[in-house]
Amino acid sequence: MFIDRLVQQIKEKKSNVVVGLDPRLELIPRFLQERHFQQQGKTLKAVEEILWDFGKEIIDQVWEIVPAVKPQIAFYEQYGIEGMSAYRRICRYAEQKGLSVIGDIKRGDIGTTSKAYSNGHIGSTLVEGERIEAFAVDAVTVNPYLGDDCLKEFMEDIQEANKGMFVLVKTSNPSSIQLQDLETGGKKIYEVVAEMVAAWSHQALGKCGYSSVGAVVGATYPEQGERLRTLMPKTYFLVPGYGAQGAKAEDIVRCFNEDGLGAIINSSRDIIFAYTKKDQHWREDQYGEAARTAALRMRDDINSHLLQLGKCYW
Ligand SMILES: O=C(O)c1cc(=O)[nH]c(=O)n1[C@@H]1O[C@H](COP(=O)(O)O)[C@@H](O)[C@H]1O
Repeated sequence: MFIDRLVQQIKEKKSNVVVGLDPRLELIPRFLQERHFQQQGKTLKAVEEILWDFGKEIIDQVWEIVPAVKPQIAFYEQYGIEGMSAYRRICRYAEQKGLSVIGDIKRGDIGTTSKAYSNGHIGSTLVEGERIEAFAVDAVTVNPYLGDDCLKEFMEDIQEANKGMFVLVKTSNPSSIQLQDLETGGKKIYEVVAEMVAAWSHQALGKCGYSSVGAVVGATYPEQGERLRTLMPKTYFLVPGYGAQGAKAEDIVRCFNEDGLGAIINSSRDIIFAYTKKDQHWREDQYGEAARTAALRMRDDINSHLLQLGKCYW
């Protein structure tokens, strides 16, 4: 199952870090941009090659030290078909390197439409009697706002194709309180969603004891993270917000269980664009090395905080 593969990678690499692949053209080293713009003009095809070169180098630098990557589809989709082609190439390359690939697509719709999302992103699509994989990453992020029938459509591919999903429960952004923290029947909305996710989680339990149905829990709300940990004990958390959004290791350790497992922590900008940090004096052509160093620092930071709490798995 997806979750067993992920937990095995976490244990082997002794790392709970997910590298978020969120490329921003303006932050990609100039020499790399110029190489492709000179060859192919100011075209989306040139952008595809820039996104590919950049992402491949990041993956080459981090695949041995992290269990997973999380490409955020919007950063590719904004460049149209060529951007989506770069997304697919990056996802496939990461998979070849043995990484778990979490497609951050944040989809969710009425049942039939959700099924199409699931087919395209974690399952396969029927073409003239044959099933063809379009993106087929290991797991995706799902928006639960439309309710149970939306999640149900992803379950088939989770159970039959051994894939996974992370359902948005409490997001890291400042406005997440606006709707997610509203009270209904004595509970916050995010608690209601957590109960729904916990129920689905029980239908996709792996040998490791955790489920291939996970939850997105923002690192920027540590108290809520702790509460959610108790509401969804078997659910793996995907925790964004460390680094650029201000959350620290002491915040995210609350999302882990006593066994030292239960959460993977994402950082995007702070890792892939670490070379731009003024105090670190990297050259532009060292952007990959800078990303590796940042991912190692993050791994060690999290592990030492877990160790202090006696929560470190290894
Ligand atoms: O689903 C997500 O990954 C996600 C959920 C959430 O609540 N907050 C959040 O920041 N994210 C994503 O996590 C990444 C965070 O990026 P950085 O802030 O650069 O580390 C982005 O790709 C966001 O889209």
